[in-house]
Amino acid sequence: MSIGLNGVTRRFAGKTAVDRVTLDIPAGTFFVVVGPSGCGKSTLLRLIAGLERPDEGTISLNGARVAGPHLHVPPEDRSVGVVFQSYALWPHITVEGNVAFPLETAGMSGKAARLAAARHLETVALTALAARRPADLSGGQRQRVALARCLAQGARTILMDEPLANLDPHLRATMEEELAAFHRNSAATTLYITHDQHEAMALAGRIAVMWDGRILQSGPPEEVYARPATARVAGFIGKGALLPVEVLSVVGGRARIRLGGTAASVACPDGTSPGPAQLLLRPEQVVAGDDGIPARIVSRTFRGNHWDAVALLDGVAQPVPVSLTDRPEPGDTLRLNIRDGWILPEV
Ligand SMILES: Nc1ncnc2c1ncn2[C@@H]1O[C@H](COP(=O)(O)OP(=O)(O)OP(=O)(O)O)[C@@H](O)[C@H]1O
Repeated sequence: MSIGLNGVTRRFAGKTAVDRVTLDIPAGTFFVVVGPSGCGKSTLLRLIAGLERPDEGTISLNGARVAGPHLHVPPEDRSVGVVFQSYALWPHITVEGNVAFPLETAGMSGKAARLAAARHLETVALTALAARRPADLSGGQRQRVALARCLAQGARTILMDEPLANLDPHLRATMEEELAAFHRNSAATTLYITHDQHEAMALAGRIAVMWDGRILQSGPPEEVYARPATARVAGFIGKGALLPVEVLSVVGGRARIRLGGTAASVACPDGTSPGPAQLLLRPEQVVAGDDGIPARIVSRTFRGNHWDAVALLDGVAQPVPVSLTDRPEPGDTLRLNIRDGWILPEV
């Protein structure tokens, strides 16, 4: 089921929580909205679920309008399932009962509801635990029961509000894989909100960066990472340094730039012209070599298969993050080459 938002705004007592948001989420997409605490993510989700009404704008599900001026389709008529941080399971009935119960209350016979519940529990790989009670499950398993219940309720769209926030880091990584597999199996359109950029990149088919009620940029995660539209997006997604540079010339989507005492070739958006600009350098775009810009290591952290280091390049005031394979020591000098980079569209 596709989700369409057009100019959606929601205000609370003078605070604009969601500010003219327009989004087009095709059916079957795993769409992640990422942004800092308080930027309006939960409100956006609640608007789509029907738990809030927009002050302005319209919301459509599968092309049919569900919210707009003088229109509010109630949550239970939207075929939208919501998975919150807290799982909202019934503690006194079994896993199977939790999934079957909504079907029975919707009029299905007990036997048919149990059969359907078994099918959905298989989708989330919980068949073996069907007879347990929620209290005897891990956080991740409870999360999966909540997902199975969404499926049982016929949700073709699933909204998830920071569902992994309460889990320990190891379980989070496992759950990320499971959520991806679940999405492949169910093909339900999924809107997932998180403040965690790593989680967002790991899960998203498409990603939207939200800030202060607005969507700053949306697109495939690779694109948002490699070609951020603004300094704010560049700073929120991934690591990197933003450096003032001089664009010397532009040919075929590449800019020749001067940084410190050397020149380099980097990617740039259409419309880039010679003059002052801002360069985004990701750690993997700066590599150690026999030649290149003289640099000095300021600090480093071991990451298992590489070192995250911070280096000062000759003639460049700002420190630059670098990814190194050999152990660097603070104070070491080396030479660094700029392999690539991205000129920001705005100055
Ligand atoms: N019912 C409400 N009444 C008043 N203000 C609200 C209400 N709901 C949200 N807000 C405000 O709207 C803004 C956005 O809140 P929202 O919960 O959507 O953000 P969020 O990005 O989901 O944050 P978090 O990640 O911390 O949950 C915040 O400033 C919040 O205080």
